[in-house]
Amino acid sequence: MTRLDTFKALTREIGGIRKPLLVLALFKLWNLVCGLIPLFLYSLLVKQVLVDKHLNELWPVLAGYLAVFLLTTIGIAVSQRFSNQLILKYDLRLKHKLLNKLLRLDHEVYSTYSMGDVKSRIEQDAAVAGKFFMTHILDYSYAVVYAGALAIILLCYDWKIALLSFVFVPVSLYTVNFLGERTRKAGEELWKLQNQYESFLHSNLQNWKDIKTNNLEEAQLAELNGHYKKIRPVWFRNQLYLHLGISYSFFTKNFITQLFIYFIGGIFVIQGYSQVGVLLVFISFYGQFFGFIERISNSLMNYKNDSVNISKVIGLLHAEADKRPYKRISGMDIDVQNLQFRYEGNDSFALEGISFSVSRGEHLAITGQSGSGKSTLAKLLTGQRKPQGGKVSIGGIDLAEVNGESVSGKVSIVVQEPVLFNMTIRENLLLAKAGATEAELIACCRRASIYEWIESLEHQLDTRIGEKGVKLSGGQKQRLSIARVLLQDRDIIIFDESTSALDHGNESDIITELQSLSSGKTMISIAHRLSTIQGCDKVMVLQAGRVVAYDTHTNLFTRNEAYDMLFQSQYVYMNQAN
Ligand SMILES: Nc1ncnc2c1ncn2[C@@H]1O[C@H](COP(=O)(O)OP(=O)(O)OP(=O)(O)O)[C@@H](O)[C@H]1O
Repeated sequence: MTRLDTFKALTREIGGIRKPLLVLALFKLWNLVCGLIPLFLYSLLVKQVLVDKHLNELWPVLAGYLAVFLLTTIGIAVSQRFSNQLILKYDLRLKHKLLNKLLRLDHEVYSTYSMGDVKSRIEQDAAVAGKFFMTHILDYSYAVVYAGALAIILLCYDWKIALLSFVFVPVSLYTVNFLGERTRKAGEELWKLQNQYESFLHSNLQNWKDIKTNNLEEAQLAELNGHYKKIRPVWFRNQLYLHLGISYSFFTKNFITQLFIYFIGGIFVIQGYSQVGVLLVFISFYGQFFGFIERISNSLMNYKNDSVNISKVIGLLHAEADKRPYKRISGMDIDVQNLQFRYEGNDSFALEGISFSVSRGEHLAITGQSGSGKSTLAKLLTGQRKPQGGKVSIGGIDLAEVNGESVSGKVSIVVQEPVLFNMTIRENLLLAKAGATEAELIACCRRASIYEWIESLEHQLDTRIGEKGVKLSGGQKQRLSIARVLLQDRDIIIFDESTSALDHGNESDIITELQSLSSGKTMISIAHRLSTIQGCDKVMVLQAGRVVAYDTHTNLFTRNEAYDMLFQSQYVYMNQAN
């Protein structure tokens, strides 16, 4: 992507940057003018004072230097403050935009990203893209304009030496561009490897406890070494090309061009085509000129390297959003017709020919052996996945035709391992309903059989629960997430193994509470436990992605052999317990 394309893409996505950039460009122009004046003062100093010995011109020259110094300092200080403010504002805006985009992505698009990929785009890549406007637009343009102004001055001073010395400019830029392309290619490879490493690190930190309990420390360290072994040579290659390019432009500036000027300039002076004073001033101007050519070269190198990260940010900003319309779903009946679903890359269907319906006030239980497709069905019912065949409708609206927010506004799901945040119990609950009153919070906690425990805590609802609710037991997490869903009060609630970690007593309290709810709602419980299922209106049994039984619990229990087998051991246990 060229600089201009990148500029257009970033400004299109994050507005309001063009005007402040223009102000900063004016400051740069100020600095440019302040930077050119000393060159004329220097030329006066050499020609008038040193060569022609007009000592009385020394004082105006010194006063001029002082004034330029003051003006430059003011210009730099003000523009620095302004640019720092702008960088911070832009950086935050970019991150906000990226996170907003990520959170609103379609489930299926999001599942194509790895954790390391997503993390890099929001952190490292966004930081690189954040400095794009300052370094790759303003600083670069400043160097180009300054170098152009100096080239004109050099031509005016001595066009013969100037034209000869300009030969080095395209040679230098071509070589740097060549090395820059190699830096970019190595950078692309490095980015992929670093993301794999980031994903590894993320899952390592997330599963810290399991790694220790299962004595996997050595295996994890070996994997870390594996990542380093892959990253190291690519990183060296990337840095080698980058620094080769930077060193090359430094070498060209400081040795080849200067020696050339001394050599050619010396010959010109000896032959009488030029004078010593003119040559001295020319060399000083030329030093500055090639200093800016060096800055342009370095910028070319760095842009090639940074373009890897910037393109990833732009890629995410342009990622396909869920373009389906938002529709308010008013009905509460679920209707599933001949559903077919296969995960990408899998040969067999996870769900095949599934048809059923659940009306308002009904509570359907879905059961079946592990891997039979229960959670996959829950994903389709909540619009997280789209079927390859058939359809899921709620209130007569096909979920494939509306966006994710239409469905999440209608359906809540409680999962086996709920997502809780490192905040207080109250704050976790308020995520479901921002303005909920104290009485509402307490009522929902009571219905989820967790209020008694909350009351026993020193800070009660204001107790912090640790990262991912680490200070809670599995059952407490499940009850808290049920309380949150009850507070959210959606019309349709799906419980996916959401009471699996509870003891019999707590589970039956919650189930009684849920049964009392079901008259005004549509509910689906996915469960292995007979105790969860037997109070539901109907039970659907899945086997290898197909419905093998669909009836009331009593009918199935007396007439269906497969169903009987599935629960025989639990039934014996429950009878004993009773
Ligand atoms: N993200 C995925 N990618 C590919 N295959 C998947 C994915 N998730 C599940 N599957 C496969 O789909 C099938 C159904 O899985 P699903 O999680 O729906 O089963 P389940 O009945 O909920 O199992 P369990 O009771 O163990 O939770 C399984 O064969 C599983 O391997």
